[in-house]
Amino acid sequence: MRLLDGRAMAAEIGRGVVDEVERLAETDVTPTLAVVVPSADPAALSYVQVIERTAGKVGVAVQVHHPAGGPDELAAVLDKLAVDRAVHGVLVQTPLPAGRTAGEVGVRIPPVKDVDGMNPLSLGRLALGLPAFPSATAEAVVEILRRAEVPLAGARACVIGRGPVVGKPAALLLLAEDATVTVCHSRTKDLATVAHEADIVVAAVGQPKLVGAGFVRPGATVVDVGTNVTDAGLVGDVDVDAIAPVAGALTPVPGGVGPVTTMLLLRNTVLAARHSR
Ligand SMILES: Nc1nc(=O)c2c([nH]1)NC[C@@H]1CN(c3ccc(C(=O)N[C@@H](CCC(=O)O)C(=O)O)cc3)C=[N+]21
Repeated sequence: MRLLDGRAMAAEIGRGVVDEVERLAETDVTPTLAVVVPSADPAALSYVQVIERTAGKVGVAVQVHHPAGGPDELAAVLDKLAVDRAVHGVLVQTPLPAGRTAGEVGVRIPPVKDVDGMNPLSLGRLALGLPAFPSATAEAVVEILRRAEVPLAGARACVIGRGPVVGKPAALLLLAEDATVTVCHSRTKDLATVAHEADIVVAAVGQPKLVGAGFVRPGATVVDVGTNVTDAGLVGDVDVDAIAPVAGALTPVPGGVGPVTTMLLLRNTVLAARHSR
């Protein structure tokens, strides 16, 4: 089984990001990302640290906002960021406060600053093949497959998970690459059988070891998007020992989708900064 090295891919993407940041510096613009964290979720807090560390390396400025308490505070923070000319990109991390949907929150992020694709307009444009920022995670899934030269046109792709940040946009991006896409979720019958049909399995559920040997057709590529914080550290949704003898390739956790996601988020922020001029 081939391990797809997300850290190496992120480093390569990062070189292009640094070049762009230097070009913007000549016009006195520092690309700036606002990260809004409306929860104390461990995966969200770990992402904040990863973003700050990586942004520091490529020269993107980061502000972190922890809106207190209720949904009104979240809305107030977002409405300020929407009109703040010093802020080029806005990311609202899931999980959202109870009762809030990604759509309701996303409408408060202007599409030009929507570097993680949460505005319904961004997702709709993606569905129609119009230019828009996709979620960085969904973009990372396809970017990794492209860089690993996994054929996409005509390939059968099974996306497990239908959330607004990963499953849905990843399915749209794979469809745009002419894959035959099946989207599975908690109500899917015979999940393992459906996944076993696929050439590419994308796991975005949040359940350690969900994807076992029965899910993987021999030689298939498995993209593990899970970021589960456990006593054993960060683990994905894939039972690596079980699928290792069967799969053709796997993105490991850590070191797979995560680093590419972070770098694409920063690349989107730099693009947003460039377009703001
Ligand atoms: N709107 C939204 N978009 C997100 O993309 C989003 C979110 N909400 N909510 C929280 C989760 C979590 N998440 C991670 C991304 C990268 C790493 C990452 O790069 N992890 C490193 C390891 C870091 C370490 O070891 O501490 C790796 O996988 O190699 C982790 C977690 C994005 N999320």
